[in-house]
Amino acid sequence: MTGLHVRHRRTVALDSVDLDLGPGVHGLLGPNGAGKTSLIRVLATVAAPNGGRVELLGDDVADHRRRAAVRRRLGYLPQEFGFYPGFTVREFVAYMAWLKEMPAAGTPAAVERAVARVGLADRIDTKVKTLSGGMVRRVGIAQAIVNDPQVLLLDEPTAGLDPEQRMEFRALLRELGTSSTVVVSTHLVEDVAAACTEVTLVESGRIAYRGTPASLTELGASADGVGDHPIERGYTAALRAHRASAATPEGAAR
Ligand SMILES: Nc1ncnc2c1ncn2[C@@H]1O[C@H](COP(=O)(O)OP(=O)(O)OP(=O)(O)O)[C@@H](O)[C@H]1O
Repeated sequence: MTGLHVRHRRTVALDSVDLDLGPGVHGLLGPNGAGKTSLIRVLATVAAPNGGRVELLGDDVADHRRRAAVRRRLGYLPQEFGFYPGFTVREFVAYMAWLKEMPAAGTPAAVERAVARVGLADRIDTKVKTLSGGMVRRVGIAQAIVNDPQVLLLDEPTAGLDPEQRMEFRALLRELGTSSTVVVSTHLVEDVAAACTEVTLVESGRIAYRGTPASLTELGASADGVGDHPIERGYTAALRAHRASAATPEGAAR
């Protein structure tokens, strides 16, 4: 994406963002209100930017025919998602597969595979409304991966997952990142250290830092960040450096 600009009424959520994301697992970090959800929603083609250009899988998503083709190859887990209360896990994931225009013949097997990958095979015929919050989140991940997407966008996927599930989910992310471009927004810096190949830190609608989890950890060791873990210290150090540079006249003009 180039020159991406997103506004919500008078609030600037993203300000001239340029970002190029290739295969791998990209962790999107940043404080509350930084612009992470706004960025993911534009990438998921559920929100149109106010300015700039977004190309996904080689297609400009401003063109509605291209957008429809791209959507079949996308997986998206929104921060909050709705479901019909009477649906079982199988029915819900199959319904999402149908919305993504997956070939009907392959859908039942794809649904079972996606549900198994999130560890819910034994709950596949349970009604979604009777599941715990963490399990509903896993159903959300299952619907996002049911079409084996080439671009997978996950907005806070680990919120509500128990520690064991989070570890299993990290393994799933690493596996998915070998063949797809995965973008994960999270507040859990440890998830980024464990599962991501790259980190993008967003602050006040701008990119504050890009690098690998290892480079962010190194920054934490050499700079004056606060935090219990080296990567958390890197996160706070990168944020502070960005805020200090934005406070200079040259930084404010960028
Ligand atoms: N629908 C909306 N109407 C008005 N302002 C909005 C709306 N959605 C987002 N914003 C504002 O846009 C900015 C970016 O919000 P966004 O949700 O993208 O941040 P975020 O990084 O995902 O935050 P969080 O970590 O809290 O989920 C914030 O200032 C937010 O208040």
